[in-house]
Amino acid sequence: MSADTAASKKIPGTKENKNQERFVYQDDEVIEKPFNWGEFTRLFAYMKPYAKQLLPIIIVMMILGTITKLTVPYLTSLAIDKAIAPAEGSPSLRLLYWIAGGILLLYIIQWAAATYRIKYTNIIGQRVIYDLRTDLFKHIQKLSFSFFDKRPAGSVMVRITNDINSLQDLFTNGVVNLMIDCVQLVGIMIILLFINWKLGLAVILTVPVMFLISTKLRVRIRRAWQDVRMKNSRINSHLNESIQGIRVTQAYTQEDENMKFFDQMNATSRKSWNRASTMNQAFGPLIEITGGVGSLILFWYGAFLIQSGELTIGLLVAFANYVGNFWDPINRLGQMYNQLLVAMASSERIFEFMDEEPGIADKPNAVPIPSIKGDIKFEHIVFEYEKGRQALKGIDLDVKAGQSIALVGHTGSGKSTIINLLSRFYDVTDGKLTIDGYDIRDVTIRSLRSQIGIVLQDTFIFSGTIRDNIRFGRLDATDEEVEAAAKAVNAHEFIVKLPGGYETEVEERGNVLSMGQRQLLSFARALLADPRILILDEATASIDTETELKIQEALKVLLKGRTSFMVAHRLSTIRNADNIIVLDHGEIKEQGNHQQLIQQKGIYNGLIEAQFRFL
Ligand SMILES: Nc1ncnc2c1ncn2[C@@H]1O[C@H](COP(=O)(O)OP(=O)(O)OP(=O)(O)O)[C@@H](O)[C@H]1O
Repeated sequence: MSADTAASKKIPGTKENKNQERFVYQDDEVIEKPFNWGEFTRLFAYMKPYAKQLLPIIIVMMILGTITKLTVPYLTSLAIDKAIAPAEGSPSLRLLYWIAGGILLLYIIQWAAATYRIKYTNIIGQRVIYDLRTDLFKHIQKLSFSFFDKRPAGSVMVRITNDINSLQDLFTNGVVNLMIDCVQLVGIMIILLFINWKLGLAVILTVPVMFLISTKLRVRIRRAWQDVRMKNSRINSHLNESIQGIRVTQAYTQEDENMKFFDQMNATSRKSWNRASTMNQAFGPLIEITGGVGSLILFWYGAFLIQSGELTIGLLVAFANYVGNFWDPINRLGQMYNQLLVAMASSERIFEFMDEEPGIADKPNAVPIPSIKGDIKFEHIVFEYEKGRQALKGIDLDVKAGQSIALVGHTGSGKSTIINLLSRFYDVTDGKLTIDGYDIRDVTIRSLRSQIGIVLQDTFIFSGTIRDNIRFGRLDATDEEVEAAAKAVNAHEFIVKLPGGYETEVEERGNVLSMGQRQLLSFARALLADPRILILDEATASIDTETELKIQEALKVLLKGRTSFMVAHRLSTIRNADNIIVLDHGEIKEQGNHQQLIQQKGIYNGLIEAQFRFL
């Protein structure tokens, strides 16, 4: 059977289907939700700190702008009825000049008011966006590992970038335009009724029809935009994953498969956008048609009123002008409503993250742990990442200050889990973990983590200089201290050979550095922090003997005088450990030093023999 037929029939287990499964993303949001007033007020509360200071100026400018705008048609009617074609007497050019001058002045005032209004609304808008972005980022930084376990990095990024940006327009233009439009609408209605209440009423009666149309459409439009956002979020997640995994994709020549999947997502996003946009487009013309009907009523009934002597031509022109200014705000209010719906969809997603409680947080009565000595006790610790699946099944371990512990065992046996619990990236499901007698759940996270140094398998290098990356261990370290740390772990030698030495710029994830170099750099970072407890998830990468030796020497320096936990893969590292813990399916099966365990001829001996077999 050809691949095509297999794919089209969707036979489980085919290459095509396997790939599809690889890219299944969780739906990132709930589409159907009622308009949430609570969230709406919460969003607008962000304006509060600036509203008191800036809103009065904006409102004054807005009222000034509206008054001047609404006075122009009235002056025009005066020009027609009093200066150009007066009912009694002869036309007055002088009066016409005065009126024209007045209109010019009004336009200048209107322009000045608009300039200041826009300036101040921009200030409010930008500050609100700044605060929202800061709050969200601050909160996301606090969230625990379990939160990130469940979400693709792309979808987290989308909320900080796209969702916040989509609120930008609402705060910079939307809110104030909404106020202006409302004021203008009410103002025009009053003027229309004042000029001629019968004609005014006839025109105003079309307004409910317009709102009816907009309410009918609004639910569908809202859903359509939410759908667009969801599809975009999926694309971003996939994009993020694809870029991060580009090397693997290319190595396995999966570009075409990946492209096919991306294409599908892209097409769905395009369709979804088209649907939403078509609905949006339909909104404007519908309003215009209703507006047209309104104008018909105006001229038909207006002409009738002129004939019966109840209205002058000038006032009908003014009326037509006002009515022209009437549909605009209604139309904009419709658009504004859409903008609001999009913004609400974004704010729903933003607040969903902000309301996410950090799984790991300080207890209300948490105390800072005093300077750590390094005695660590695991008391019958059970841990589940997911309910019902025990990754650790009752670990008891007593570690004395200064001891070095090597964790060994098959893949998935629970080694990384132990070190994750020690740094309190997760809380134990059952049992107790104490450091110097303190249950780590009772102390502040900051005081705990600041005394624990962690070198993870994925030695993350941030974009910046080599010096910055080492200094990440302790931000107030001097240049000399940074270099001393690098020298102590044998990193200095390769750093000075780099084109810019310590000032060499490394990119995100440190792709310009080799695995061994990255590891030495992270050792220097950990040494600079001078932690009492050191956790090391050793990289399994095979490196040359020279680097291996360098790493061993670096480790000796690093471990000296500290309690250390190492997920160890290299025999040399394991052999020197004070206590080797052999894990199997989340349980400690053997422990002791290298000699003792070899003599036991158990799992450890098997692991070591297996390693030798490969040499
Ligand atoms: N974030 C996670 N969510 C759910 N389950 C997890 C998570 N991390 C690990 N596990 C599961 O917990 C068990 C122990 O994993 P752990 O990472 O501690 O193993 P390990 O001994 O460090 O393996 P390796 O040597 O491959 O790194 C495994 O069954 C694994 O599938």
